[in-house]
Amino acid sequence: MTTVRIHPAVDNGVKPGRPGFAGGTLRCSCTTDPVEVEIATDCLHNHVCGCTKCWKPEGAIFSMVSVVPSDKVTVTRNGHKLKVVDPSALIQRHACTACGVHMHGPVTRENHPFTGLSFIHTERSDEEGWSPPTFAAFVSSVIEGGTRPEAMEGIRARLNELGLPPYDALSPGLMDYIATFTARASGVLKD
Ligand SMILES: N[C@@H](CCC(=O)N[C@@H](CS)C(=O)NCC(=O)O)C(=O)O
Ligand SMILES: [Zn+2]
Ligand SMILES: [Zn+2]
Repeated sequence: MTTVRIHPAVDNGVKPGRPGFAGGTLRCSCTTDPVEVEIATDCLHNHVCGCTKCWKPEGAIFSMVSVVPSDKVTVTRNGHKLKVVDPSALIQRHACTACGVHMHGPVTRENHPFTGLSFIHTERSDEEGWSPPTFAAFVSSVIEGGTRPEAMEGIRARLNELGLPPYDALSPGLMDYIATFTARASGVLKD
């Protein structure tokens, strides 16, 4: 049986991060005038995502996507090539109009638990030491991207084997964080 391929960054095992890692430069895949984005910090949490909206390298079923505070993100080269994929989406995914790679995705919506955070793909950087993915989000969504439903059992088994517990939304910790924000906003939770 062939091994299920998830994403090139994890298919040979999830590499540990480097303590004290302080960020790096993301580069799109254009051979001329690549877009560059400097990230002045390690990512806060990294995961693989099966949704249809997150950018994936050729052949990958999952995206690898992480978040950083937006004030640590600076577009340093060829920012004129960037365009927001879907201005109505929560994550304002800025993609290179020439090669399609998503370079950064800030959340700017008012009163949202993720406001002030930006989604990035650390694999676009040559630096090693980024915090590794720790779970798999929106796993069932890979079916919407064209994966056969019969493949799901094998995909979930492989994710568990890699130490990336599969969830069909975000991880329980992040879902609790979002619900806590919502409960405070509505006044149900008072502290
Ligand atoms: N089943 C949908 C799920 C899309 C979705 O909700 N994606 C999550 C994970 S990235 C999200 O937070 N999306 C917000 C956005 O796309 O702005 C799909 O695959 O398109
Ligand atoms: Zn490009
Ligand atoms: Zn996603």
